[in-house]
Amino acid sequence: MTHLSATAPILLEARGLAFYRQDEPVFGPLDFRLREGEVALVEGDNGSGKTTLLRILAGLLHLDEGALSWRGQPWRRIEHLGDTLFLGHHLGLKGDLSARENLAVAAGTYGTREGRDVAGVLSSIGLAGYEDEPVRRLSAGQKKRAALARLLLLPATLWLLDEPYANLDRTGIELVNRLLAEHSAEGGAALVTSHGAVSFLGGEPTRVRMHA
Ligand SMILES: Nc1ncnc2c1ncn2[C@@H]1O[C@H](COP(=O)(O)OP(=O)(O)OP(=O)(O)O)[C@@H](O)[C@H]1O
Repeated sequence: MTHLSATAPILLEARGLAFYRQDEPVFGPLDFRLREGEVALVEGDNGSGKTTLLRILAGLLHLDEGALSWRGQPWRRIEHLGDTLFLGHHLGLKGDLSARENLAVAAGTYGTREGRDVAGVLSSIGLAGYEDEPVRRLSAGQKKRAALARLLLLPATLWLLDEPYANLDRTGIELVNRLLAEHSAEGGAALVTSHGAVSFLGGEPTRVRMHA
């Protein structure tokens, strides 16, 4: 990442992370560091545990083994609810609510970035004219954009993006890349999975490999 410095402060550090299902290892032990401004690609075969890792970091699954620290302090999920933003295969949108209403609920829970508001974010994400449509009536790509709008609106530092390019057209892909670049420039960080070609950094991304 162009804005990343090797001396940028470490945001998240994982040591010896491991996860099991019915006593069978899913992944681990896994070690990585993520610095302010760093965007990392999480790599691994189908079923290697990429989504599981992001869900653990989002606080949706319990970590079986290992330690996580946030800015050098032990990570306690409850203290970091607003620091991370997870965008998964399920977009976390209520279908009967509009994009505007969905975003307003999220903003009510987590607050907003300075200078950002729901209307402005929806416009810049390409949903002008669709703000008040129930989300279930939006196309797959429009739904994805409605979910991505949370990245613009909410103040989270660490983005956990599971297949953020899926269902997006070329301009949507460029949009994700722009969001990542802006987030990085502001000192934010991201862990990203992608089955497609990734071109988000214009250079070699940091890689977190599920298997050594
Ligand atoms: N809800 C679940 N219940 C039981 N096993 C699960 C569940 N979700 C995932 N798994 C298993 O956990 C393992 C890791 O799954 P995960 O979705 O994290 O992999 P992934 O690397 O993201 O895969 P993909 O590249 O296919 O998206 C797989 O073996 C999968 O079958």
